[in-house]
Amino acid sequence: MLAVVPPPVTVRVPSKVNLHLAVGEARPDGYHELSTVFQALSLTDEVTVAVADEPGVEVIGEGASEVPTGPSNLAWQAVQALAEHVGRDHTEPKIRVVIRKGIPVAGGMAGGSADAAAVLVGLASLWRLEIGRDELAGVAAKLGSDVPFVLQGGTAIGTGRGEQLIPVLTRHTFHWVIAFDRRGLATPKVFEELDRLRGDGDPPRVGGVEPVIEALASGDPRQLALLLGNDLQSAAISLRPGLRRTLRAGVNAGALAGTVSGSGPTCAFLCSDGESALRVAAELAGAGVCRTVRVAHGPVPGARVIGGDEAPRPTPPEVHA
Ligand SMILES: C[C@](O)(CO)[C@H](O)COP(=O)(O)OP(=O)(O)OC[C@H]1O[C@@H](n2ccc(N)nc2=O)[C@H](O)[C@@H]1O
Ligand SMILES: Nc1ncnc2c1ncn2[C@@H]1O[C@H](COP(=O)(O)OP(=O)(O)OP(=O)(O)O)[C@@H](O)[C@H]1O
Repeated sequence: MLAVVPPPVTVRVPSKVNLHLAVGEARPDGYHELSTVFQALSLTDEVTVAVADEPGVEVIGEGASEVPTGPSNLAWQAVQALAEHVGRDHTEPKIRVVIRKGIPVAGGMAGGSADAAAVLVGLASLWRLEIGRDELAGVAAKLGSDVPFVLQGGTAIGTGRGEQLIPVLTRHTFHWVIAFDRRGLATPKVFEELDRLRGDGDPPRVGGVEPVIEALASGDPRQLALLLGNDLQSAAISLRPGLRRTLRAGVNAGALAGTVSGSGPTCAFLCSDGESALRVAAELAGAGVCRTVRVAHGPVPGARVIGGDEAPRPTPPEVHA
C-alpha cells in the first residue's frame, strides 16, 4: 500500500519587542524573575516543515550564516520536544525544517524562539495532532522563556521567567522602526552584565506595569512612548556602548522614543504613525549607526499556518544603512 505523504506546512511567526521589562533578582535556577509587556511585531520568520528523505534544518535569509543547523538549532529542539511530548518518532518519516529568517539573529527580538514556536504549530498541523494551544504552550515554555509569547502573539504581560502570560487586548496598532546592529549579543551575557552592574551600583530600574497597560488602552503612541523602559538596557549599553548613539539617532530622526529590545542589541523606535515610521527609517538609515533599518507594526498574531494563497512573502521594506 502507498503511504500518503502530507503536504509541507508553512508557518509565519512574529518577533517581539518588550515595551516594558523589569528584571528581578537571579533565582536559584539561574533565571531572573521578570515582569514584562510583550508586543508581537510584523517583522517575521517563515518556517516550513515537511516530510523529506533528508532530515535536518536549512536556514536562509537575514543572518542565516550565524544560525546553527545542527541539534543546537532551537527549531530542531522543538521537533524533538514535540515528538517526545506526543510519543512519536520524528525519524520515521523524517522531518525537514526550512527557516526563512527576517528576524535579526541574537538581536533580542526572540528570533530563535520564533522558529521553535513555528515548528510546534507546523508539526501539530503536519502530524494532524489533537493538541490545544495551552498544551503547545507547555512544550514551548520548556524550549525557552520567549517561546510561549511568540506562539501566542498580540500583546501580553509576561511574568515568571517570561513564560507565564496574560493577554492584553488592544484595539490600536503601533508603528515601529527597528535598527539592527552589526553583531548580536548573547542573552545570558546581558543578564550577567546586569547582575554585575547591580553589584557595583544602582543602574536605573523601570516603574510598574500598570501605566503601560493604560497607555496601550488609550492607543496614544505619545503616552506609550513616555513609558517604554527596559532594565536590561543599561547592561546592553555597557556591553555595546555604540547603542547610545543609535538610540539618540532614532529620536533625532523623529521617533517619539527608542528602547533596546529585550537583551539587545536591536533598538526599537516608536513612531506617531506609519508615515512617520517610513520617514524616521529613511533618516536613520542614513545616519550610519546600524546595519539595517526596517519598519514594523504591532500587535500582530502569533505563529500561524499560512495557506496556499498566502504563499511566503518577500521580506518587509528594508533600508540599508
Ligand atoms: C530578554 C528576554 O528576551 C525578554 O523577553 C528573555 O528574558 C530571554 O528569553 P530567551 O532568549 O527565550 O531566554 P532563555 O533561552 O529562556 O534563557 C537564556 C538565558 O538567559 C538568561 N535568562 C533568561 C530569561 C530570564 N527570565 N532570566 C534569565 O536570566 C539565563 O541566563 C538563561 O540561561
Ligand atoms: N532558529 C534559530 N534562529 C536564530 N538563532 C538560533 C536558532 N537556533 C539557535 N540559535 C542560536 O541562538 C542564539 C540566539 O539567537 P536568537 O536569534 O534566538 O537571539 P535573540 O533574538 O536575542 O533571543 P531572545 O530575544 O529570545 O533573547 C544565536 O546566536 C544562535 O547561535
